[in-house]
Amino acid sequence: KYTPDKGGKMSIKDFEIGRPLGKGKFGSVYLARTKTGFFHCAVKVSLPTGTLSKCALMPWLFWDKIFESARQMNGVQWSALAYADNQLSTVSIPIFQVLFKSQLISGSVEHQLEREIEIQSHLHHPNIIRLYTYFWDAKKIYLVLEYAPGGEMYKKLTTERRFSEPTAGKYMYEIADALSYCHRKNVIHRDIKPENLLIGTLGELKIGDFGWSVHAPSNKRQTMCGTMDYLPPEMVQGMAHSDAVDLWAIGVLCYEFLVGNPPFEHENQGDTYSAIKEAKFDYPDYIKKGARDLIGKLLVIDPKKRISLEQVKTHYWVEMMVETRRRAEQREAGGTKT
Ligand SMILES: CC(=O)NC[C@@H]1CCN(c2c(Cl)cnc3[nH]c(-c4cn(C)nc4C)nc23)C1
Repeated sequence: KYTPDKGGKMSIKDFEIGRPLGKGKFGSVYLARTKTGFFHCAVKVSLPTGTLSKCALMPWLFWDKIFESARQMNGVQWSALAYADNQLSTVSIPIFQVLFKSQLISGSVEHQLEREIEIQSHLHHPNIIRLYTYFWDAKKIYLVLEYAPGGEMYKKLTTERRFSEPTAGKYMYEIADALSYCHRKNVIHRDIKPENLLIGTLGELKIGDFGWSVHAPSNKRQTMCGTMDYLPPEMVQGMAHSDAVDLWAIGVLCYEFLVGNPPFEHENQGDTYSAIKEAKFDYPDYIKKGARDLIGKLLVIDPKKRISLEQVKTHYWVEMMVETRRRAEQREAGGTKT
């Protein structure tokens, strides 16, 4: 827990609330910025390629420490912004998820929130949105989260209809890396879908919402709200499930990234249900061999027969697409970046 030098508890009064960014699992999410010097979060990194990088929320660090760590990062120019309010606004900084305690009184949501805070606050990975801290007042609970300037993945997918193979392949590498980090900490996410993913400063995927994660193994029957599309056979049949549910989900995610809609989507839930149970789906003609091979090894009914996250990261199609993306980004950076 964080105690500012004035010895009080951090509170909403330490922040200025900016525009609403959307709805989180339990409440609304706002862009925010600190009012005073408590949070040294106004460090803007302008990388040689001129891309803005995210601002890290560094609680009560002193400027020289920030500069010191900056200087150690070779090849990166750091332009630390002074604290004058007028400058803070140019820096993307932490945001909140505001929760009303009244909404939490019903036990289950409260436990879910406690679990989310407990889990997400201990996960430190570049493809997972950081939960920096939280505090509460008489009526509300506030989560201070990392801000992802790239916005929400489902909006990008809706706008672009579907992603290119290099984009989808790179996202698959990133989410497999993030989930293998979670699984090593015995956390299964259980709700991987575009709506729960965000995009960081450098276009990287970030898992945004741990409202449904649990410590494995779990046979908690959760009242499902929202789409069934991402649920694996073992969950739709209410069986005990393991971290392999996240493997199935990234198979569905890869398909949706490349096609624009999930593989088991049907008019009525009954058809979706049986298609999932039988892992019955087909590919549009334009989906190539490499992608079919990866998806086919994840959308497997028997959870034990799905390939592992490490095998996803080293899959020949993923490796090929990550390399293609890297070369394209290098060409872009090399040329005159507009
Ligand atoms: C994945 C998830 O939890 N989504 C629901 C919440 C809505 C905004 N949330 C954000 C969270 Cl939790 C973190 N960073 C964000 N950045 C944005 C955003 C940026 N632009 C340009 N547009 C938006 C929107 N939103 C967030 C999370």
